Amino acid sequence: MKQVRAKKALGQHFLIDLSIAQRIAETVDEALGKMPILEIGPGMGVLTQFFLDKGHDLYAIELDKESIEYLMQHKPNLNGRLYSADFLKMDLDQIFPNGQKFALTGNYPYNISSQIFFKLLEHRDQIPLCTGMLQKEVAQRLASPPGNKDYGILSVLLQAWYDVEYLFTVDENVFNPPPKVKSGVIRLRRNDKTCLGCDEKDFKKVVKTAFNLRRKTLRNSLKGMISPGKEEVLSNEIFNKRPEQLSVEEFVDLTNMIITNKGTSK
Ligand SMILES: C[S@@+](CC[C@H](N)C(=O)[O-])C[C@H]1O[C@@H](n2cnc3c(N)ncnc32)[C@H](O)[C@@H]1O
Repeated sequence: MKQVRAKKALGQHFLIDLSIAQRIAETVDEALGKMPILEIGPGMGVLTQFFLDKGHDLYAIELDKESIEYLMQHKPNLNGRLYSADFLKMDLDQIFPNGQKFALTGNYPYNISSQIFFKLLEHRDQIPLCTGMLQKEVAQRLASPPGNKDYGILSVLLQAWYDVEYLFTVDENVFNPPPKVKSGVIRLRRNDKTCLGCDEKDFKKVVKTAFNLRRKTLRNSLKGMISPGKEEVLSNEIFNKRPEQLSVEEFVDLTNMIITNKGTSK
């Protein structure tokens, strides 16, 4: 069968450098134990082959029908474990029922990478390890510490539950067709947090509101969210800051301060 024709709308840039594919495949090895792996977007299976060669318990979800046909023909070991579906819409319980844990990986379709990471957050107690490649700037943003211009909504939300590492950069010329941007490989390990220390919905609302007005001080961006009767908290120094200056713990404190006025992250 001929090669799959790359479709821009599906973010298809196929890896052609086997040494890079091997390095990405190795990012999931550590501490995996017997945990199965779910690969998003196997395409023509260049990463997939490394996982299969290592004897990993591998599952894959691919949206492109042409890639599915290719994989069925060329990667028969995936039979029964290859899902022709949209990762964003797929009910992951169908593959991993009863909260079974798995690792997530892939050379992700860059056009939906933020949505993939929001879905990861929804399933965080089932996914202790997530690795993969995405647009370099996005990868840097997810791993960015506070105080950096890249630090944003997804950095805070992911770092609340995961330790995020930027591993290495990948050049455009190792793909066919080459993307217009460089790529970055990251690894996220679930931390041991079971409880955030504040209401999760309120936390997300505070983080999103603050970053949506990131040029303003927190006093200006968040004043509309202060619970009635709690307005005096606005004199706290933290409200002189801008959102990119706050650590996850400070966002937790801030949420407690303005919504419940507790001011501590227990
Ligand atoms: C950047 S390509 C990577 C392909 C292959 N893993 C490689 O490294 O050569 C992204 C892959 O994700 C697939 N894809 C795009 N959107 C998807 C979605 N919503 N769910 C599952 N797969 C998707 C594309 O069809 C494509 O095969």
